[in-house]
Amino acid sequence: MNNTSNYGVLMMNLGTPDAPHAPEVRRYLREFLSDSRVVDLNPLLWKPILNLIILTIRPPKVAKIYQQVWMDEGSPLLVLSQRLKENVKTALSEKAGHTVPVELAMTYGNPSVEVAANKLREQGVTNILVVPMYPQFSATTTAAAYDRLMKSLKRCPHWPSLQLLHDYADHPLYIKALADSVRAQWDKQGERRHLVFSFHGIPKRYVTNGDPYARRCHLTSRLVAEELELTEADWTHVYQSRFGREEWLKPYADVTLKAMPSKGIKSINVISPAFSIDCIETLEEITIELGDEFKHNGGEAFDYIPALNDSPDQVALYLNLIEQNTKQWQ
Ligand SMILES: C=CC1=C(C)c2cc3[nH]c(cc4nc(cc5[nH]c(cc1n2)c(C)c5CCC(=O)O)C(CCC(=O)O)=C4C)c(C)c3C=C
Ligand SMILES: [Fe+2]
Ligand SMILES: [Fe+2]
Repeated sequence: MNNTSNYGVLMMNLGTPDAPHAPEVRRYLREFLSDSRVVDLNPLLWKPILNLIILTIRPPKVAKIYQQVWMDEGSPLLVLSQRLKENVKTALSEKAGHTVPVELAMTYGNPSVEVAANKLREQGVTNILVVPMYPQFSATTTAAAYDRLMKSLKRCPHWPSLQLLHDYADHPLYIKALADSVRAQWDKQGERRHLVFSFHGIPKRYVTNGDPYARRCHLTSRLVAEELELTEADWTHVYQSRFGREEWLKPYADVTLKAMPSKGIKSINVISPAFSIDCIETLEEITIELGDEFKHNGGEAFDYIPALNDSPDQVALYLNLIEQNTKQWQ
């Protein structure tokens, strides 16, 4: 790497409310759920449902959930994404021998793509690698991040050169990092347990229409299971976070976990590889909701294995992804 390289990195994650209160949650959900990549229903049908029902009922309920997991510095998704971004920037700059600009942007809410892209430009960046923080590509997340970036450049006269990272569902460092996090949990517990891979779901119809997400999720589960030398009986692949009435990807996490104790599986670990960063979905929906449901149905031991977050393994993975995808600029 030389000192004249003028590339920078834009890490993108989903976004989260600015505060754990109903007005901020409503603002966030309005922006998120108005994106046709996320909910593709006819706007004439969807807008009244969204405005009159969902944005009335959901924000106060969801705000209470955010309050349960909120950190001193803010929403876990934002705080932990920022920590990862800082660690990646430090590691990348140390290796390069000069500062490599790295910024974080959210598809919905703050920090906005405009603010992050301006910061990169102010640091002299003309070539940007965009790193969506989603290990498995989905049009609902990765493509939505790209859409948001393109929208921010709509009136920009001085376009940067762009490289868009697709996903890293089968990257060897990602698979090894996940497997090592399972091994660390087993060492801590003093026992190996049945391993549940729980992924954020999407409507089944999106996959039928060509979204590669389910295929990419299955690949991740299979490779981690292989790395851990698990037999078919040792692990289960499920989808959580169902929203709305239509069919989502199956098997559903809640249905599957409730039935496990009666089939003799009473001790489990849950890992959620679609989340690079812990958030409301892992810290509350999995750890609290699913954990309680499992135990109320005869489960005895339930422990969630944290996301890779800002761990050294995740930093090494992102460093490798960045180095592999910026070779043309060095
Ligand atoms: C309504 C449809 C939704 C689709 C499709 C969807 C896909 C999807 N989402 C993530 C990652 C995250 N989702 C998060 C929260 C969240 N997701 C939805 C809905 C859909 N997601 C809602 C309504 C919410 C908000 C919470 C709620 O009201 O229940 C989060 C956490 C955000 C946080 O602040 O902590 C993440 C991360 C993926 C990876 C994905 C498809 C691949
Ligand atoms: Fe989601
Ligand atoms: Fe959820």
